[in-house]
Amino acid sequence: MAAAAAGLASIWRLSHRLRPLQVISFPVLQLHMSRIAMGGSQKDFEMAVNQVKRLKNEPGNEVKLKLYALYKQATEGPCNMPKPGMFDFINKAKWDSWNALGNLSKETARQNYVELVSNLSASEPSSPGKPGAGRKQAGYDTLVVTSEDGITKIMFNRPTKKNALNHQMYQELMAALEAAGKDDSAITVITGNGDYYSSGNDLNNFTDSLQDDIEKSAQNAAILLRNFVGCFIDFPKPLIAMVNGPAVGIPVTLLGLFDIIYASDRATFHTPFSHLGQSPEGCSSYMFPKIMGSAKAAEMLIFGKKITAKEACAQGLVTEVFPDSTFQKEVWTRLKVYAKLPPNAMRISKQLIRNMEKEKLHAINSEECRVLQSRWQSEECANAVMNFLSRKAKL
Ligand SMILES: CCCC/C=C\CC(=O)SCCNC(=O)CCNC(=O)[C@H](O)C(C)(C)COP(=O)(O)OP(=O)(O)OC[C@H]1O[C@@H](n2cnc3c(N)ncnc32)[C@H](O)[C@@H]1OP(=O)(O)O
Repeated sequence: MAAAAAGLASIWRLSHRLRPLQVISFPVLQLHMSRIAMGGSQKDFEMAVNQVKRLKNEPGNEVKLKLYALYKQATEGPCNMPKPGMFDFINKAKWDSWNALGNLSKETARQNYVELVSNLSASEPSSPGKPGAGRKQAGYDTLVVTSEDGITKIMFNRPTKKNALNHQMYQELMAALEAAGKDDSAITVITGNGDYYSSGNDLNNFTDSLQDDIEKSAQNAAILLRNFVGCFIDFPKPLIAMVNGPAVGIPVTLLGLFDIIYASDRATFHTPFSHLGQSPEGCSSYMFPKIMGSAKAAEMLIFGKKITAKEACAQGLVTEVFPDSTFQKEVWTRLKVYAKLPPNAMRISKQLIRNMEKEKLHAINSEECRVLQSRWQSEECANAVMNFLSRKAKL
């Protein structure tokens, strides 16, 4: 697993083992990018190679493989590596991608590389100054955090990745919760941007964070997860989830630690831990049976049954379901009314409900992380992750 996963992580690095970054001022860069769109000189190519390193949006494995292939074709010509064995699927994916370019000339490969980078740059988020950016709190790349009408809203903001939680998003969520717990808002709302609420842990975390020692990587991930879930256990104010679309994995399990969950009728709830060779987290091994009874919880947590918003509501996981067409309007109208209630009374009531069990929840969280730490080192987990990353499996 370590070798295979490290191989995946290295696609990106291997294909861009290049000269140090050139410093380009913004106007020069703009001028350059418009030239890039037109041609593919060696200079444009070198600048595109540098530009790739500055992309803010992670382009995804398919695009990375394409960039890798075009880079190799542009610098070395047609694929000259021996075909890797069928189980060496990382190198095989790279080989396939490069080999697929056949006899494409170096010049055309350079030009295609430059064009691809130009397109990727064009879809990058624009800088401050965008309409509405004034209300946005600074310091978050993977979230949009806003505060108004007594409500702090934390929105997952990686819509092209179905709001999968990468390491940066875990860190930013912890920071946003810490700040929201202390700000002057009365309630905090978490929701997702785009068609998904969130597709859960970003499976690239398994390769991106790999160090030489897989045991150490699993240990670090367990510490991160324990701290992350701990922020939800300790959150001092009413915490509301607005589940705007499908939710997979950790964003589902965490719902047991929220106070209210409103869902669009498009939302689904899926915890496919066995499929992924993993086990429950977010205190769901305790909260789900408590909320929905052990039989329904087992169907979700052991057998990975995906349930609809309506089913989740019938089982007590969701507070109320709204038609997708009126979801935003109806929920925000209601939340604005709630946010006007006396904030201290709400905070104290929440704490009365939660404090009885806080210690127990922290113990459950620790135990779930301990078990997961070992699951992440299992062959079952490695196979599931590699199957997703090599495009062989989706949930
Ligand atoms: C600190 C560690 C904590 C660990 C705890 C948590 C456990 C979990 O959360 S388990 C759940 C993990 N999630 C998954 O396994 C979901 C995997 N994703 C999918 O199966 C599908 O993407 C999904 C069914 C969600 C959506 O399918 P589609 O509608 O067909 O969309 P795409 O697959 O094309 O997705 C678009 C784009 O997003 C990337 N993506 C989506 N989800 C993830 C993810 N979880 N991790 C990484 N990347 C994800 C997907 O690869 C596509 O990317 P590009 O190909 O680059 O466009």
